[in-house]
Amino acid sequence: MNWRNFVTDIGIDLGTASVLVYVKKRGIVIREPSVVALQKDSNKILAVGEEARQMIGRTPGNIVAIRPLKDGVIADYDVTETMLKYFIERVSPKPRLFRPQVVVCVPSGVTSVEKRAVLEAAVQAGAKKTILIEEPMAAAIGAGLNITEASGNMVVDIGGGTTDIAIISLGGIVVSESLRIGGDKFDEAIIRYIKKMYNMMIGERTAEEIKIEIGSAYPEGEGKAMEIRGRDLVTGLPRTIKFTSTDSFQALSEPITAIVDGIKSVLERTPPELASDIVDKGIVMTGGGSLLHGFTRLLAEETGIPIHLAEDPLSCVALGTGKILENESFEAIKNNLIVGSRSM
Ligand SMILES: Nc1ncnc2c1ncn2[C@@H]1O[C@H](COP(=O)(O)OP(=O)(O)OP(=O)(O)O)[C@@H](O)[C@H]1O
Repeated sequence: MNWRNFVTDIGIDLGTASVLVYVKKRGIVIREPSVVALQKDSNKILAVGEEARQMIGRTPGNIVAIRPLKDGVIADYDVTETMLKYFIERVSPKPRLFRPQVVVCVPSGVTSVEKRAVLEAAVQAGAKKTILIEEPMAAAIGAGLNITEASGNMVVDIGGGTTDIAIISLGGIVVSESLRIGGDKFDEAIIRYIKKMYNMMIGERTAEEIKIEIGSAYPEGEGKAMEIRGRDLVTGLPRTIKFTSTDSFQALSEPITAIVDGIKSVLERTPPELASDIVDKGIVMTGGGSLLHGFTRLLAEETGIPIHLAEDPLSCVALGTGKILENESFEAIKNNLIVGSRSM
């Protein structure tokens, strides 16, 4: 058998909330939460991905469930490396022997130190050559935008940790902004609101469930409601309350307003010719946060520009890395990529 059959080129959306792995010629093969569960004293890995996520907030004293990325960047380098290694090994069983080429995404605002940390983690995890691509560029490619033409495209990628906003033309980012606000901040805002208004403490996972089930970025006429359970801060006992989408709209208003302001600020800095293209073509939204109910409607009203939700917002970044691996978009954007290899 040809040894080349063992070499697997991989695209990774190394997200704050989830990791998606794209394998050349096979498509997206892994979609798991970015969580690692470790034994505290020995640092032994107990679980990665969904199994580890189930443990968040439920671990006994000697086990910790860690989300190694925060606000879109590496917060715990060693755990990120371990997680990358785990995912690379799952799709490329012998990465140290048949070193894969890996394309990884980073938010557009990350510093060179943060970029180096991602490059180094991928190399340590077994990659032969690592290519970094900025997240909004990958999201735009994955959403099917023709970024190579001399015309403005605007993409807003709302992930778990960051919101990346970019105007792209001729294969390059013309104006961009990366806000450290995303789905995680929405969850935190819900936790804070319930604490303040209901004197009740809820966990991260409950907050995320509320956001997905009844969260709203737009004031609702007839709201949805759900029963939620938490711990009463006065009595210390478990308690159930009814929470409505109107509550959630109020809870979420601060992070949502910050994202809307970020989008307006990018539009204000956009050269007029490109701005006119965007008025015609609209803004494309990607990332899990863009699925928040009412977000596209709110943005359309606030900006006066048509808003299009990508076909599969949660997969766009990974699909973009895939298109680069398949060489479809590589030539057009190669000057915007950062390449690292084992010799660095
Ligand atoms: N239907 C939904 N409504 C609202 N939010 C959602 C929905 N589905 C997923 N999310 C949120 O989307 C976020 C994850 O999105 P995504 O997977 O695009 O982020 P990521 O790539 O992991 O993060 P980042 O790009 O910031 O590193 C989470 O906060 C999740 O709660």
